[in-house]
Amino acid sequence: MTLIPVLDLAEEDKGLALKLGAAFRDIGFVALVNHGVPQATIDTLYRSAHAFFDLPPEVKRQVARPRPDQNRGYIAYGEETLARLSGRETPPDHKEIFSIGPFDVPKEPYYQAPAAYPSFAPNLWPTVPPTLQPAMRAYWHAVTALARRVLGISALALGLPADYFAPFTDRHISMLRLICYPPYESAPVDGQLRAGIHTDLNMLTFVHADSDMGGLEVRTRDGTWARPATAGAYIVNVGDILMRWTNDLWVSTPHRVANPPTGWQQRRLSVPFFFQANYDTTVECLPSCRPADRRPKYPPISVGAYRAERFARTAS
Ligand SMILES: O=C(O)CCC(=O)C(=O)O
Ligand SMILES: [Fe+2]
Repeated sequence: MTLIPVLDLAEEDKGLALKLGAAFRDIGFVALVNHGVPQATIDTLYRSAHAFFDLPPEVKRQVARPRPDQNRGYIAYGEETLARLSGRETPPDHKEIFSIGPFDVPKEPYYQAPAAYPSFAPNLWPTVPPTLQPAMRAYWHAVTALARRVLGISALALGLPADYFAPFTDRHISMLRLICYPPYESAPVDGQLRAGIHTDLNMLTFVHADSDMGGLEVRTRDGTWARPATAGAYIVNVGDILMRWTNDLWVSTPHRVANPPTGWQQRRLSVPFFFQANYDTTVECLPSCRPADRRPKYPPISVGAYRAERFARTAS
C-alpha cells in the first residue's frame, strides 16, 4: 500500500481532483510527477545552492536574516527549532537555510502599508555565487505556475470553480527556502533531528529534495512514519491555513526530517516553496465545507493576523 498517493499531472485536472481531494482528506500529502517544472531550472538551483552553502560562515552571514520575524536571508545552524511551533522544546534542527519572499513588487501602498509587514520585507541577495539570484527567481516563477495549477485542482476537489482561489492569491506572500542538512560531525544529541516534528503554517507546500537519505517523514493517522520518495517528484502538503479554510476537512499533517544513518557523509538539499495566500485574505470556512447543522469550527481571520498570532506564540 502506498501511503502517499502519487499523482500524474499529465492527466486531466477533473480526474486528478478526485484523487487529490481523497489524499488531502486522508493524509494531507501527495507526490506529483510530470509536474512541469523544467529539470534544468531545478538543477541550476541545486548547483547554486551547493555553491552558497559551501561558502565560509562569515561570508554567508553577510546576508544574515535581519530580524527574527523576517524570513529573509541566511539563517545559520542553531537558529531554528521547528518543534517549537507546536510547543515542544528540542535541540535545534540540524540545518542551515537561505530564504526569500516575493520580489519585484510594485511600489504601491498595498505592499508598503504596516499590515504588509513582514510579508514584503526586502530580500537579501548574496553576490556569491552570482548564479544564485537568477536561479531562485527562475525557480520561483516555475514553482508558482505549478502551485497555481494545483490550486485549481484543489478548488475542483472542494466542489468550487477552478479559479476560486485566484483573487485570494494574486498577491501571494509565499516563501522559497533553500535548506542544507549537513552531515553530522558527531552523533546527534538526544532529541535532535534534521528538522523537528511540525506542521506548516501556510496554505500548500511544494517540496523538492535531492536525496531521501535522512529525508522527509510523514506521520500517518495510526502514528507510524511514512517516507515519501521525493526523488524527482514534488511532495505537496496541506498547511494549517488551508486546513482551517476547509474546516478541518483537509489535514495539515505533522512531518519531520529524519537523521541519516550513522556515518552518512552527504548533505541533503531541499527547496521547499511555502505557498501562502494574500496577507489580507479572510480565511473563513469555504462554502462547500460548511457543516449543515453546525457552525464552522473557527471564526474568520486574515492570513496576516493568523501569522502574527502563531509567530507570537512561538517566538518567546
Ligand atoms: O526538507 C524537507 O524535506 C521538508 C522540510 C520541511 O518540512 C519544512 O521546512 O517545513
Ligand atoms: Fe514542513
